[in-house]
Amino acid sequence: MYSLGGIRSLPANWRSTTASMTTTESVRKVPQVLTVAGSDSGAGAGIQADLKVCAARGVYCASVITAVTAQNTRGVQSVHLLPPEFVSEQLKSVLSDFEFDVVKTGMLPSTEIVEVLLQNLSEFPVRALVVDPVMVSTSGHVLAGSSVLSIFRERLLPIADIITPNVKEASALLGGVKIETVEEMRSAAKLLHEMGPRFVLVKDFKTFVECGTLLLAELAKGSSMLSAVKVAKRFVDNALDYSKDIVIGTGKQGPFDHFFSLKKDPQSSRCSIFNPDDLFLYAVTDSRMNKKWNRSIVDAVKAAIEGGATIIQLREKEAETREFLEEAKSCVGICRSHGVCLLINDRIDIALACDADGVHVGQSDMPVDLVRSLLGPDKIIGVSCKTPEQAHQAWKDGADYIGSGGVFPTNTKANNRTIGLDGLKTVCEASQLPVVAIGGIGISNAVSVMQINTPNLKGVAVVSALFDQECVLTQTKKLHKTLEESKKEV
Ligand SMILES: Cc1ncc(COP(=O)(O)OP(=O)(O)O)c(N)n1
Ligand SMILES: Cc1nc(C(=O)O)sc1CCOP(=O)(O)O
Ligand SMILES: [Mg+2]
Repeated sequence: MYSLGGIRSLPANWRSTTASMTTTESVRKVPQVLTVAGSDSGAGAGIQADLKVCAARGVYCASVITAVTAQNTRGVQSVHLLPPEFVSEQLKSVLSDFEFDVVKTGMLPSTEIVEVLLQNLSEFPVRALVVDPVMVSTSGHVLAGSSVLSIFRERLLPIADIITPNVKEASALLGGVKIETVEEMRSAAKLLHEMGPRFVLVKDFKTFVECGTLLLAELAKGSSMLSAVKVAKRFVDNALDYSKDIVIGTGKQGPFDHFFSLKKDPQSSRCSIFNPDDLFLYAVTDSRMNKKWNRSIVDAVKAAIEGGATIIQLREKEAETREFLEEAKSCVGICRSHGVCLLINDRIDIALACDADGVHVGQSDMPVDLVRSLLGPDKIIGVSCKTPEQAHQAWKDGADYIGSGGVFPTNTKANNRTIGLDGLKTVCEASQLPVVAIGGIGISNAVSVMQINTPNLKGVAVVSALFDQECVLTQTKKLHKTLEESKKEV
């Protein structure tokens, strides 16, 4: 949950001053961040988590330690505060040397430590400040007492670009107000926003652990605040999902695996990076429609993402290979910066050449097992299925999801057999893979599709209802809203 506004944009020509180059070679741009936080001996939170997340997201992370905790998966056993003078020495050391894109604060356990932080930030102004007002550990241990509340409210929050309190911390900052419902979280965010930070993200305990760290890494790479929040949420969801079966420690607070995306899924020897919920609003582009409305593929993709599309497929049946490749590369960049997956229809060569996140193939395209061997374990593969048998084969061949339709008659694909809502339901019930419905779906009938209400049906894939339209942004927003409302009804 966040309030709206814009983060200071970083200068386009910034570069690391630490890399000293004596030749005319170009200097490689490495996003750099600083975390000012406590050490967690269990390595699930604090400095250790920040270092791991930044490494996983390709960002250089320096660290200033404010406190050392004896902590494991069962809880926090003891806390040792570092002398404020020594925290100050660490801050001066790194702030005088590096050019940080973003500084994030975590555990600031005493007023004196907050004072030295503020003093150093005034001497070495930073480009963006993320404040995670850590006060209570996930296990419930108090990490910063109420003595820090007034300096947080009066001096730290007003200079933050974003603050990311959990519900307990938000409540403490607001003098103990009750925050239990989403509506109460929204009101709390608004009240905290009035204290001066440019954005407020109030986290619940389940879905937004580690969010502040992740924002740090994405903002350092130049993402907008909203994109950074979306990427953070996707990363956390995937990491939690990956970590649910692994055992670390004996307590309830098993740390999640920050390096999940580098690991193999033992079930399938593939990386488990695909999130089936991404199929919710699947925008499939069409070259004829883009031409008709005189827009580029890139503009079509940008508008769809802005409108709320959760995954994109480039289905450009008539595009010239070279031109298509260049456009696909641009689209990959746009999609990555928004944390949205991009798939290519039919063209495995284009998908490989532009490093897309995956492909969608049909029953008469290249067989899925061969596609898998060409693309490797990490890429997403979708396959069109009209029957339970095809769905079963898709699963055996290593696909990640199936597209099932045509649910309704369509003009977009010639001679396409319509399977209807009953056919869709039959495929969904038989499928071992998540399903996205396709064919003739738009704002007027999307609810009837989602109402078949089988757990495997994750969303709708749409071409003409988004792209054979004057304004892709408006239509995508409308469809997104319709789908969100249908979720509540189901
Ligand atoms: C999400 C999704 N589902 C089905 C299709 C159709 O793929 P295919 O059967 O290969 O037909 P073409 O799109 O290639 O004409 C799809 N593209 N996307
Ligand atoms: C590309 C495609 N595949 C289908 C299938 O049934 O597998 S139907 C279809 C066209 C979907 O376009 P629209 O949203 O404009 O109806
Ligand atoms: Mg195809």
